[in-house]
Amino acid sequence: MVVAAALVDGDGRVLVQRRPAGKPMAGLWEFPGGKVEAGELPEFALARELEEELGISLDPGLVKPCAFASETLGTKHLLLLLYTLRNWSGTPAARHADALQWVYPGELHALEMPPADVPLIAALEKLV
Ligand SMILES: Nc1nc2c([nH]c(=O)n2[C@@H]2O[C@H](COP(=O)(O)OP(=O)(O)OP(=O)(O)O)[C@@H](O)[C@H]2O)c(=O)[nH]1
Repeated sequence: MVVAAALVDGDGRVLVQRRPAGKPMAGLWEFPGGKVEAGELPEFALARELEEELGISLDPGLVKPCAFASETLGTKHLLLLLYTLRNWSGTPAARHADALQWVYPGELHALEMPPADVPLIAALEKLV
């Protein structure tokens, strides 16, 4: 199970990051996040991942469920839970990704993203 967040800024743009060389799906744009560890609540896993990947802090109670994807990837099955987040502390910085960008949800269609993310774009367009 993977949790990810669309950080939403005051203009209604969302943050995406580019997976670095050496990782599976390198070069694709994704929402910051990562795997939920055993015994961890999803919202707390998301707060941990966003601190590690972007250097921001957040209240896990303030993330809002947005959409999910369920997708088989080779021998594994991915359950991807996407949340939105509008309040956090700190300025996001790319600590794991090789680039960050803020885009309007409609602009996500033009980016190369992992297959599980593509159906989530429409949900974001409605919510943001
Ligand atoms: N964070 C994130 N992962 C995604 C997205 N879409 C998607 O298919 N994934 C997949 O979900 C998995 C997340 O793994 P990850 O490698 O980013 O997570 P992690 O930081 O916990 O892993 P690691 O410590 O093993 O490197 C990968 O297989 C990744 O390709 C997305 O939008 N955001």
